[in-house]
Amino acid sequence: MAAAAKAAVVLPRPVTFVTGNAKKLEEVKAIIGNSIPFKSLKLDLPELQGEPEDISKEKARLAALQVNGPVLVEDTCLCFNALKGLPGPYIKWFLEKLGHEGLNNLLMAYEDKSAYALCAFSFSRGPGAEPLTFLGKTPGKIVPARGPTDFGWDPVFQPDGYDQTYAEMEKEEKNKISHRYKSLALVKSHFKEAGYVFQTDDGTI
Ligand SMILES: O=c1nc[nH]c2c1ncn2[C@H]1C[C@H](O)[C@@H](COP(=O)(O)OP(=O)(O)OP(=O)(O)O)O1
Ligand SMILES: [Mg+2]
Repeated sequence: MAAAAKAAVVLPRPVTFVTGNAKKLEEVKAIIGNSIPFKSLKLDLPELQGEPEDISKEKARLAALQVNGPVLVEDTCLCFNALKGLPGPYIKWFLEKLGHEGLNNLLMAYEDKSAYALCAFSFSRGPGAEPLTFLGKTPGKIVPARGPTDFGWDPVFQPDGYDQTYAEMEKEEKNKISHRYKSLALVKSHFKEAGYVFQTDDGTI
């Protein structure tokens, strides 16, 4: 007997990806392609302190209130194993204050230069809905900066199995192995599984 078809979950608005970071948006567009139709909103949301998953969920709660509809957000961490996962979610401020060289210097006293990039996407169906979180992790090591400096800490992160830093890699190559790619793969399967249908702003599906 054929399994009963899963009912579609109709959401009254399109999904909006909320971020203040244009480079993230570029990658998300390239990775999602047309598998999930989405809009974007440039907004730098305030961020809670704490565990990556909780920071991401709280961002989704705030974003859903702002947008008054379904939202996707993500929080990205760069975690140094010698420092027990720090800077982690605070990488933005560490990078801003210390630069690429300073990030390397943080590990000067340690032999272990291993690190991992972690992306936590959260999806909320709308204001008041409990967000779902999807984690993607790519292991690597911290190296002296190499490659273009147009996206964050890309020049100092060399993923395991590669001779190039994220910054030196072709975009398509990074987008095949990145923390963001892995997290979005889980988002995509969740959307497929849940059978969400998003109404457009004019009410059509
Ligand atoms: O793939 C990446 N490769 C290199 N650097 C990256 C990447 N992804 C995020 N980054 C940087 C941006 C920010 O300095 C920090 C994450 O902080 P995070 O709060 O998630 O990003 P954000 O504040 O720039 O944008 P948003 O408005 O989405 O929170 O790491
Ligand atoms: Mg942020």
